[in-house]
Amino acid sequence: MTLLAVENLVAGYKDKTVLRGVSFTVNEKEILGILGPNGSGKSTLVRALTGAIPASGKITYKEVPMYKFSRQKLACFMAVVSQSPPRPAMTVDHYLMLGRYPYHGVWDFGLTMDEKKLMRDLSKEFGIEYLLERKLSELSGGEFQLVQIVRALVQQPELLILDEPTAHLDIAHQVRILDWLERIKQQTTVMVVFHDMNLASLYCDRVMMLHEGLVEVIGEPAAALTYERIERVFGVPVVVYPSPMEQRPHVYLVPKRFLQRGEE
Ligand SMILES: Nc1ncnc2c1ncn2[C@@H]1O[C@H](COP(=O)(O)OP(=O)(O)OP(=O)(O)O)[C@@H](O)[C@H]1O
Repeated sequence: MTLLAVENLVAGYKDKTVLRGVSFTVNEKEILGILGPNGSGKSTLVRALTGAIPASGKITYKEVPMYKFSRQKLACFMAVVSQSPPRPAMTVDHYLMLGRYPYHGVWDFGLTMDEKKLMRDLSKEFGIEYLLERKLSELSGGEFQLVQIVRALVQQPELLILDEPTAHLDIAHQVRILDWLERIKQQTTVMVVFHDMNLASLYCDRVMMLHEGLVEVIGEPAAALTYERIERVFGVPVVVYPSPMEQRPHVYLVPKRFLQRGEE
């Protein structure tokens, strides 16, 4: 079933249109990877979907136009981990508590026992318990990234949108996060921006590649991640082989020294 449907989305900034008519759907219980070169519009898409920048076109959630949801209602079903968000002057545990804010009124912000347990369990699962009393300003890039992901999961959204969630993480944390996303996708549909096509290939049910503000392709990794398409969109030579893991495509870069004269 379609959870989110986007039709002819046009969005950008004051004097620059970035997304030039983007249409796609996100299906329930899938991990949809968003790929594309620098500047192709991936973060702009995340911003447009969350209402952070104005956009034209049609976005519906379970067939209801997005504009009909208040920000608080929206936050009950959608959580976002954006790239380099501000770090408010607060401790990690208070920041995590904000994840429950949409479920409480401004005047009622005591967490229930279940909510406290959820926070504790997720902090333990992602190995950030030792950070709970630290200030956000004192965390490393990777630690802050983990904290943001845990805060989004504390929100218990139906749709989780992550903009390069693994960018600052070592491989152990990358795998831990992505395995977790795979585990929760029955309850939480995931849309995630990747730079690493191989991670996207390994973990995504479908990938969507953006190119110059348009959808180049959307489909299963094996169909979407062909060497011809990657070479055309990214402008670099690559070799794509099925990996031993479920034959998913694995993209190898080809350093210049391997190219024959005339192929450069
Ligand atoms: N706040 C802004 N004001 C003006 N232009 C912007 C702003 N943010 C991004 N852009 C421009 O919009 C275009 C798309 O940027 P966007 O951040 O969406 O790309 P991206 O695909 O996420 O890139 P990257 O892979 O580098 O993160 C770029 O040309 C960028 O310079």
